[in-house]
Amino acid sequence: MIRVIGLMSGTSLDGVDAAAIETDGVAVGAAGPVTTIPFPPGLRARARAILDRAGSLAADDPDLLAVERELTQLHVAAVRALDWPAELIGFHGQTILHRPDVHRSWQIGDAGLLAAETGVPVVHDFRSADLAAGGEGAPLVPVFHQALARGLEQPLAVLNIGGVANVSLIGASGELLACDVGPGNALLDDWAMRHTGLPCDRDGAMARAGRVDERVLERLMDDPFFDRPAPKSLDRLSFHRAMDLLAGLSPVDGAATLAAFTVRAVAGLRLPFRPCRWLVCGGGRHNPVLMDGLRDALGAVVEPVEAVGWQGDALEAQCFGFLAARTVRGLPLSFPGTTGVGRPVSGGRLEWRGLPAAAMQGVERLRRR
Ligand SMILES: Nc1ncnc2c1ncn2[C@@H]1O[C@H](COP(=O)(O)OP(=O)(O)OP(=O)(O)O)[C@@H](O)[C@H]1O
Ligand SMILES: CC(=O)N[C@H]1[C@@H]2OC[C@@H](O2)[C@@H](O)[C@@H]1O[C@H](C)C(=O)O
Repeated sequence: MIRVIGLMSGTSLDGVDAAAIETDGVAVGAAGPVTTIPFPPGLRARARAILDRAGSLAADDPDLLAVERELTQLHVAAVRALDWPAELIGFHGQTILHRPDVHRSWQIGDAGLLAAETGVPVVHDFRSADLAAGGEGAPLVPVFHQALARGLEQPLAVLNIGGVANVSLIGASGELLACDVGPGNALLDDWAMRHTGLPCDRDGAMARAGRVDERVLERLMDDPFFDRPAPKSLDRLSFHRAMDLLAGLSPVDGAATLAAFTVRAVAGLRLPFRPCRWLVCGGGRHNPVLMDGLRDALGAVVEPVEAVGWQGDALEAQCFGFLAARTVRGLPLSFPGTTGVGRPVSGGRLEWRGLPAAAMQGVERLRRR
């Protein structure tokens, strides 16, 4: 095993998560420290503006390059804050565009700068190889969920409720199926920001005070994404136009309806087998309206991943540490059942230009395995 730091800044644009783990890309060893460096409000707004116009942005757009540099420095700060002797870094970057229909997924972040500033080799660009091979480019986390779930009773579902929600289904005979599910917290966050100026509906307070508008909910669910078979993936802005359907609802009823939308998208999944339990990670597990709604709608055991000793806020960051180790070993990151790619494919690129040979010792050890 080697010591890897994983870095993830998700679609919620709330901060950079950093997590240390020991792994060889197959087994998951001891977890090290974790931290989150919140986006300064100015950066969050500028990153959001970039995301909103990513479809028409040139790669050398000055605003884009400035945001990319600032974001990378935030990742450097996150690595330094862990104060942990990493031998490898897995750097997801910030997704600003995800268009699998045109084989494109764009993560910004300067891996060369991160490697130079930290003195540690960096794996980045995790999604391109899958997209080039015909996959959705997401989700990539299922193989990590499966590695973590070794020894737990299966079949099992691991549901991530981040900005976007995604699920991994781990079968009792080693099957691994996955897809993006629906809106997660992103729409709720936008609604809360619009009506309260706060970044989220903390603890579901608004949603709990409101009533679900069934008519609007039905129209929200009337999106072709839900009829598509898995594997499939989403962009943060995928359901953005759906927000128009909420015009006329009070702030609390809108929040209740959006929370119900997230739940209904999960409950509407057509699953090939019934999981014995649902383990939930991502920020949405802190929202009791979502968790209670899932329990009611699924009629199943729904628990935060802490129930089995996992760290729900660090899981995606740990995942990109794990995937970085797989990249070094040339092991697959994605599979036909997870991204729809035709065959298992590896991915990620290693950046270590300018680093001394000694910095590559951990990577070389892993390669020899
Ligand atoms: N106490 C809470 N009450 C309600 N919502 C919460 C709470 N804590 C976190 N959240 C929600 O979780 C979100 C952050 O989740 P998370 O960090 O998993 O997202 P992400 O990693 O950016 O997303 P993704 O997995 O899509 O990349 C916040 O934007 C907020 O909506
Ligand atoms: C393109 C992109 O960044 N997608 C994210 C996003 O956030 C959740 C969901 O949408 C998932 O598809 C993915 O992240 C996780 C880590 C994944 O690839 O598994």
